[in-house]
Amino acid sequence: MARKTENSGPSVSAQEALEFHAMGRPGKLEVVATKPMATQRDLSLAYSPGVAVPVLAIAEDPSRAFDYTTRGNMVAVISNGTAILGLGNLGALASKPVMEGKAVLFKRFADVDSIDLEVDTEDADEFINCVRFLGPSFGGINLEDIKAPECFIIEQRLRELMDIPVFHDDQHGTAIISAAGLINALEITGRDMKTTKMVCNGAGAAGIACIELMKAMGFAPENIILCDTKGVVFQGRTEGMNQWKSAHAVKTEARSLAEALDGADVFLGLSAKGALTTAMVQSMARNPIIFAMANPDPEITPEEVAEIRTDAIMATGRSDYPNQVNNVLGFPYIFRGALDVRATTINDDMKIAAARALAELARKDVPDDVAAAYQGNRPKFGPNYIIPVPFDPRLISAIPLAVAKAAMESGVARKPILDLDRYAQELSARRDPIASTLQRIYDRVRRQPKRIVFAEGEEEQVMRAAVSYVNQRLGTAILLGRDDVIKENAKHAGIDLNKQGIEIINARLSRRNGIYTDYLYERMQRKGFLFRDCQRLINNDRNHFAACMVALGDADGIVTGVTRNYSTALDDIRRVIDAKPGHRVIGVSIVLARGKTVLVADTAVHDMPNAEQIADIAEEAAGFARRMGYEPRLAMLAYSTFGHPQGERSERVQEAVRILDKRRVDFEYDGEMAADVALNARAMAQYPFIRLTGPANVLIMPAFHSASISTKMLQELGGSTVIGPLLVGLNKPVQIVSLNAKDSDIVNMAAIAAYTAGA
Ligand SMILES: NC(=O)C1=CN([C@@H]2O[C@H](COP(=O)(O)OP(=O)(O)OC[C@H]3O[C@@H](n4cnc5c(N)ncnc54)[C@H](OP(=O)(O)O)[C@@H]3O)[C@@H](O)[C@H]2O)C=CC1
Ligand SMILES: CC(=O)C(=O)O
Ligand SMILES: [Mg+2]
Repeated sequence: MARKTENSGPSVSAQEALEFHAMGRPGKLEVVATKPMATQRDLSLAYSPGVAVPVLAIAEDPSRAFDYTTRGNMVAVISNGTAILGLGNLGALASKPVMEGKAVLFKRFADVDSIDLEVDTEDADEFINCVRFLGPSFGGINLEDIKAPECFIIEQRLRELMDIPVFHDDQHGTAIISAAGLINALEITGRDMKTTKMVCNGAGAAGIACIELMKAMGFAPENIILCDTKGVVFQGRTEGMNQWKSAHAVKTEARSLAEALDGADVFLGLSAKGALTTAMVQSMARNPIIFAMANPDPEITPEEVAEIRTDAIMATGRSDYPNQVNNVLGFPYIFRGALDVRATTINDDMKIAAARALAELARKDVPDDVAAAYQGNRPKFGPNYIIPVPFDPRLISAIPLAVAKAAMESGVARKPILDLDRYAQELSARRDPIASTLQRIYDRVRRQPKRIVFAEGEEEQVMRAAVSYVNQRLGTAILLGRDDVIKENAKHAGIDLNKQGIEIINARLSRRNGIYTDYLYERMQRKGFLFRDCQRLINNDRNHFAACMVALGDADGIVTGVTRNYSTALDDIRRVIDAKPGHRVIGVSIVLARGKTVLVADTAVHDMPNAEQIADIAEEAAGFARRMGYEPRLAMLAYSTFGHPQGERSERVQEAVRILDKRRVDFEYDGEMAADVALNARAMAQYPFIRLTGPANVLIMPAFHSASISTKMLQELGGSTVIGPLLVGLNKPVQIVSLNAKDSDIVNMAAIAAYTAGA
């Protein structure tokens, strides 16, 4: 039975949530130019006089706006804040964090550009008048968190007035996802849609839209009973009615939710916390289907249901139980498909296609790379897995494809897609692989939590990282430092360290101090170290102490580097921990740039590697890429490409390629080549003999300086995110962050250390 498990999603504190939103640039969005704006010529093209040319072209043929502006990939998330999540009417401004959140989810999950617009009026006509004129700016309008019944009027009217998709997420997103879950729950319990008896509690935006879609899919109208705060919506009822409720009023003797549920097959909860009682659940039919979707607290908890019945299929709107029915599974992908065919609307056919595609996905066997996206074990279609999770990487190719096809077949696609196989491939390429990679890392660590030593435990950002590590249920965080200093610093910074899972260890007072000193002395006595030197290092140097903890099994991994430069920290660690037998220690940086992810090596250890060492670095980096879930395609980089121009530095790389040839390694590699040839398919096409099957995803640098300079420039100038360098090849998991790293960087590195600590 579905229970909240230790695999449940991360819980966050109020303080963390505020800090997350405040850190760096406040909020969650920024605008990035897609064209260079550097020279006079750029300005002349982007702005006056050049800009006049596309203006005239669009004036002559409006469809050219899709060629020359952002319109075709831009969705507005628009709210007036009258029904923010389950928090109620808190106004337009207060809704902004949610709307920014939806906008970034569009980008994250489906590469749809999106901006939030908060419209400060509760008057439906004013709202409509504001939005109706925004059509030229956007490819679609996602209405969000607008209360019923105004939301029905607003959406209906805007759909009539605008020639782009207008979609109220809380209505249709919710309906599509719950329909998908329901299709599967019916299948598992052997029910037929036409005869299934359903009760929907909640007759607002979500409830009404859900039952409308269910009826469009084949549920018999007379088998669906709608309830609200006044009980059953029956024919003839006058109290608390409106035309949308009346449309679903049925002839029935039942007057209360309890009466309606007697013998019912399905409960759809889109109402409020606690609306469903165990007595009502008890009265339902065999194998009842219970979707308690109120947020943040469901109508009944899975634990409460489990107390009284073992035959129920249970879903909630939350991420911390199995079967999460949440509209994030829908809106990014539905708009992706609609935009890609320039649909004029999102119609019922498209919604049903999305629901069916989602339902089908949950029935398919989960391949290895997908299994990693799931918390807990590989999910198998059944009562606890009726719907995919938001991080399922298959969603991006399955759902938009189904939506685009349905749009074409129902005649609302202005730009049909001719080659659907190719479209499916393009969709997969839109997914942000590193976000999935980090998610996979976090998910696995949550299943196998680890003890990580945070060596610089007195630093504020390290303490924050430790708290976050524990809060995210990644394991135990050990802060090294003086107890009183840590507590004082934490108090000063307002950090609560009184949590299960946070330990403070003072090296000098530790009972293991003598054992670690002996261990270090054993290793260093023939390298010019006296016993007292080792004693001093263990007492005073947290890297040495932390490394001994890990070397002797008292912790699983280390994260350090906030207060000391990289090479010093690495030297400290290397006195205690060796390379894995047969491996070479290298640094790999993960660079995320505009939807592409590339690994770069060696960004930390070898200053000027010889050919043999470059070949070793390539092997080490390829192995790491595989462990991270990528099939490696290595480019051995130089300033030259296949012999031109000639030079000593390039010869070393050519030699490294020959060494890899001799070693008969089992991954794709080629070189020497320049970075543009490695990354740009068109530049690569000039070398038809090249052995890479596509642009490289692992770049092997000829030397440390080029590796370091290029990754840092990418980070500072190119707007790329660079994670690392990650230390690869050590016998124990150690990660060194950069000086003054932020708490979020430290947590990522701690998670990576925990991940590489293995099963
Ligand atoms: N899981 C998901 O993805 C989503 C979940 N939801 C959840 O659905 C719920 C409703 O949202 P939404 O439709 O936008 O809100 P609305 O304000 O539009 O509608 C709320 C409806 O719920 C009814 N209601 C409230 N409390 C009770 C109760 N105790 N018993 C019976 N009926 C009740 C109201 O009745 P009356 O008409 O009599 O006032 C109204 O019909 C919220 O909890 C929300 O979190 C919403 C969208 C997505
Ligand atoms: C999920 C969502 O959109 C809501 O709760 O309003
Ligand atoms: Mg919403």
